[in-house]
Amino acid sequence: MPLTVENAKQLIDDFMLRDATFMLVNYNEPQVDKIYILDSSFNPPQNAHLSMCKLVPKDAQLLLLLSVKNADKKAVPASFAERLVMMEAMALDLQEARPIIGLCKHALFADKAEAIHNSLHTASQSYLLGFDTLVRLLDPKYYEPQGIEQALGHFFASTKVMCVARPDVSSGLSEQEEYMRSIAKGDMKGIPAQWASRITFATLRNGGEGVSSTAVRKAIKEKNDELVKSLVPPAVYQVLKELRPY
Ligand SMILES: Nc1ncnc2c1ncn2[C@@H]1O[C@H](COP(=O)(O)OP(=O)(O)OP(=O)(O)O)[C@@H](O)[C@H]1O
Ligand SMILES: NC(=O)c1ccc[n+]([C@@H]2O[C@H](COP(=O)(O)O)[C@@H](O)[C@H]2O)c1
Repeated sequence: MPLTVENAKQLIDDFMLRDATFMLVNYNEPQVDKIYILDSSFNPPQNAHLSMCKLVPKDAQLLLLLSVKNADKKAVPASFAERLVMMEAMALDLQEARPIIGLCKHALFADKAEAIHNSLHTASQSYLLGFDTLVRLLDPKYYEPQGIEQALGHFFASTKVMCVARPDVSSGLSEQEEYMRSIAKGDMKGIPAQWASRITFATLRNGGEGVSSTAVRKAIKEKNDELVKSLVPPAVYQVLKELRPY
């Protein structure tokens, strides 16, 4: 049965009261021990998120992870309950990847990976990250005073990253490819070159390039309905029409 905003809110309220930092919210058990995780604020889910999920290999299961605590951003509309309903709508287009949906209270990927491992005991986790987020994963500022090598050593020993190009005004595709090469050459201070073997670099093949949730929120604010429709999966568009969360 699809989630309603009311039961999604109940699930989130229960999760917030619990000590657990990760929880699955839907009824499917994880079916395979290889999961690909798209962690996001889903504010709202948009076409690049959908395309990233379509990169998940056939033998893996997809976990859509709603981050209720962000490393950089404050919570702004929509409510987490509305976002869960929109995530479930996006998952309708991803049935091949047998999607499961979860909530996480950790802001940093290393902590998310540990909490998921402790809960699901999956043998292999891979994170789908846009290029901007890979840069932030590897930004030493998040790991003071411990230092990045120590803070992410276990993460890169046990977890993989599929990085998706996200060319923008400040960095084009060739610069992003160069960044990947510089990790492999050991040219990035504090980043062990062997971490490169845990990171693959991909481009979006199913549309969504250049789309952001910010652009969707802006189009909604400007009442540019045709633009909104072109930026989000059809089932998410329906939920946006029904719930009007922005
Ligand atoms: N157009 C895109 N190309 C590649 N990666 C993307 C794209 N949009 C989002 N991502 C990646 O998806 C993940 C979740 O993204 P996030 O929820 O921050 O979306 P966003 O569109 O950047 O959100 P917002 O605009 O609200 O900041 C991040 O790893 C982000 O880098
Ligand atoms: N160093 C890190 O692990 C790190 C840095 C920045 C963002 N994040 C996480 O990445 C996810 C996506 O972040 P944004 O919504 O800010 O793009 C969030 O869960 C956020 O907390 C992790």
